[in-house]
Formats: sequence, structure tokens, C-alpha cells
Amino acid sequence: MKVGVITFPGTLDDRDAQRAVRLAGHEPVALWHGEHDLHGVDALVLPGGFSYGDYLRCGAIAALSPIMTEVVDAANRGMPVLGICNGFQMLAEAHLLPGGLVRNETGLFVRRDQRLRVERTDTAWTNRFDEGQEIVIPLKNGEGRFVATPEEVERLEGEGLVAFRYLGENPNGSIDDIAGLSNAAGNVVGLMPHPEHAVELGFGPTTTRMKAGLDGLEIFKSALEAVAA
Ligand SMILES: NC(=O)CC[C@H](N)C(=O)O
Repeated sequence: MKVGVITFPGTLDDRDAQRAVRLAGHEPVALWHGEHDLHGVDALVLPGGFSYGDYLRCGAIAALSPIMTEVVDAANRGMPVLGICNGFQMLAEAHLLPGGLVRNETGLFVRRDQRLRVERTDTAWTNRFDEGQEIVIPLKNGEGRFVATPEEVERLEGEGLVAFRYLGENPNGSIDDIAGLSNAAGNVVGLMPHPEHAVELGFGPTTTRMKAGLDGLEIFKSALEAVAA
């Protein structure tokens, strides 16, 4: 399966995302923000970084890039789309996911190995987990606080759109400890932690659980099963 990884000016983690795609058994295809062509890919990853220097709000300018017209069309046709951190911010800015991401409550950039609970497993990117499973994925951002109106929060909680929640101390003040969301169809998922940094033993988070360093790989492997299904 071909997985497109889109690079925007200021993207940081595109190479790591491509490597994660390869380790999950897919073929990564490098895509450029200025193009209108998805090169026949079967799924898309919007990676993390500092697109346009985080000006306006993180992801706000990138969400207006030429390729985003194609991303929105593909997402609406059901293509699996994963937004990681800055990519999640772009998906929210493009209204493919509800709510928004704003500056962390402390005002500080946060970097930690983050415990998460998988809340939703019927999505293109979480189908290899068990509901309620605890995983550990590295978190690193300055604008990770999920916000939405009370009505939006009621709707997304009611529709079960929360894909991941922070466990332990909330790192940024996100409403309802929300770390990641999916759309109603389950093909679009965005999360603030970085699964592409937990795909190889010895390089990802270290916990007492033997395979914790591979938790992120499951997210990239899930997409293959979603497209094959
Ligand atoms: N790691 C990232 O993708 C960071 C996203 C964004 N630049 C922020 O600081 O919130």
C-alpha cells in the first residue's frame, strides 16, 4: 500500500513518518504541499513540525496549502488520513476534525513520554488496539491544548469521536484529557503525540513494559488492514 507523507515548509518529522510507514510494511511516497496531485496513494500522513513557523496558530497557514484541497476531497471519499501533532492542528484548521489546538495551559513547550488510553478502535488508524488499552507515545508541542465549545464537546463525546485520552497528569489543559480525535467515519484521525517516534525497540519510550517502544508502529500498521478490509 502507498502512503503519502506530505511535507510543508517547516515540517520536521516527515522523514521519521516515512520510516515508520516503511517499518509498518507500506511504501512511503513523499508529497509536497504546493502540488495538487496525490500520486495515487492509498492513505495520507500529515506529519509533525513547525509549518510556517507556527505563525497565526500552528497549522493555520498550512491548512490553506494547495494540496489540502486534495486532502479534504480524499478524506471525504473515505481515504485513511492521519495527522500527527502539527498535522492534527492542520486537520482541525481544515475542519476535517472538530475543535482546535491552542497554546498549552502553562505557556511552555512540553516534551515527555506520554501515557494514553485508546478510546476508539474502529478507526483506520487504531484498529489493532483493544478498547481501553494503555500505550506510551512521545509528546512534544507548544500548542497541544484541545479546545471546543461546550456544544461541540457534548457532540464529539456523544458520538464517540475521542480516539485517545491522556492518562496521568494532563500535559496541556486539554478539555476532557483529549489527546486525539477521529471523524465519525473513522478514516480521519489526529493526535498530538508522535507515533512515528515509537516504532523501533531501543529508540522509543522506555517503560517497564517490554514492547512499549513499538506502540506507535501499530498505528501505521492499522492503515494497511483498514484499506485491505
Ligand atoms: N511536534 C510538533 O508537531 C509541534 C507542533 C507545533 N509546532 C507545536 O509546537 O505545537
